[in-house]
Amino acid sequence: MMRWLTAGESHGSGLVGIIEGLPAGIEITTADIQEALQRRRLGYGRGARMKFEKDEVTIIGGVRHGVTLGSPVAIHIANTEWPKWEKVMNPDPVDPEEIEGLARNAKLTRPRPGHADMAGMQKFGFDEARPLLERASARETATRVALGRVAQHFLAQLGITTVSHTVQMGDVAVPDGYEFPTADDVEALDADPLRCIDSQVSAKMIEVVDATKKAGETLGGVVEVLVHNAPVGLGSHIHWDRRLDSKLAGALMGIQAMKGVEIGDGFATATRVGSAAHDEILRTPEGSVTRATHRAGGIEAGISTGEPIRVRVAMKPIATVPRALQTVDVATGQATKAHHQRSDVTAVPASGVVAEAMVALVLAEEVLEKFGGDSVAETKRNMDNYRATLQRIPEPTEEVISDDAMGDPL
Ligand SMILES: Cc1cc2nc3c(=O)[nH]c(=O)nc-3n(C[C@H](O)[C@H](O)[C@H](O)COP(=O)(O)O)c2cc1C
Ligand SMILES: C=C(O[C@@H]1CC(C(=O)O)=C[C@@H](OP(=O)(O)O)[C@H]1O)C(=O)O
Repeated sequence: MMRWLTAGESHGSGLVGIIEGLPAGIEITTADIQEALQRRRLGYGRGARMKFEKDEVTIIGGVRHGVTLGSPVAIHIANTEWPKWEKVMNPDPVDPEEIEGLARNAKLTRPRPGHADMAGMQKFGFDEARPLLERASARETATRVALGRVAQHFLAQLGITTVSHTVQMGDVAVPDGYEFPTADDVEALDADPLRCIDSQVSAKMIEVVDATKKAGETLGGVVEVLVHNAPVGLGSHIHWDRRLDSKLAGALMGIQAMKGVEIGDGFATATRVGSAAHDEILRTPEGSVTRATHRAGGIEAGISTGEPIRVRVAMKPIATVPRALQTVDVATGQATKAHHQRSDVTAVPASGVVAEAMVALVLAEEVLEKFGGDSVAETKRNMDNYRATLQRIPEPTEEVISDDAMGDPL
């Protein structure tokens, strides 16, 4: 069993992630994780904080000389903004006089629609939003990306790769029919401000982000994650909570601001007739199975089919809208505008990197569930052996089989 946890507040001293149950032998360094975090900070439309704050990574345990030991991997990411927040967010009691009058200590009593402020205050019994937004903040996704990078390296050592890209920003979308990006496209995608495979669409997306910012508005969009070379047989139909699609949907919906998940063609398949919705099965000359199309997103009955796994997740617009929304001041009861200091206009490109990490974490867990292994070499041996012994489709026979043979039993 593989499991992982994160802790830490947005303006706390730092974030911590622990992943347990990964095998020994995964190649990973501090620089690798730093690089993964850098990818998450990029993307057109992010706010001021991304420019001045740095992610300072320390691997606390589980790795020696660039290789995992099989023990829990613990990663600390320091918030370099901490000195500014040290008093306001101190875990220990502070002298109230020390923080009195500090703007960042002001009580946030004007909850933002769309963030954790209102429901959180009511649920946890706080009289202002600070204690809620600190943990609801997507700053926490830095930890997921750090842990996800370890999972990605594990998968990559098994030949399984993940890639993400932006397919929609507001109402600007990449037209259907594009070639699925692969690991070879990651560098080019990361170099694009929108993480979009189509430079013309990317330019249009930039225009829409600029116009949105000018209007004091915020924007959502859709990102897609692809997994290449995953073996057939991850996940299972036998129970709802073993289905790969269910696990991926849960993991993606677990990212802040995500409001919808599609597996493969998702909602579009609901508008099609059956013959235009499924992926017809073909025999390759080598006797393995392939598909005529990729509509199902590489998953049938909760089981990976061996085709590329493709999932999408839709992000709502950022809740901290500069042209602030209507709310009530919970201290005075008066109708007012929600609090706003700074925020991202959109974080869709960064969310692709987070979604990729979540998918990698789910896939790593599924690989270990199926193939086990205390070392990467053992997992690989088990997986290679399974792949080699997968049922072959025999050479087509000359025998004529009537269609009736496929019908219902009499
Ligand atoms: C990468 C990323 C960056 C985000 N940046 C902001 C932001 O700057 N301001 C904001 O109000 N919400 C931002 N959000 C969204 C909030 O974290 C999210 O709306 C909030 O946690 C409420 O959760 P919910 O949207 O899932 O209901 C961001 C989300 C992600 C994934
Ligand atoms: C700090 C990060 O994202 C933050 C996520 C976030 C939110 O409400 O989710 C709000 C913003 O923080 P602040 O309110 O301090 O400006 C973002 O900058 C990050 O991704 O590292």
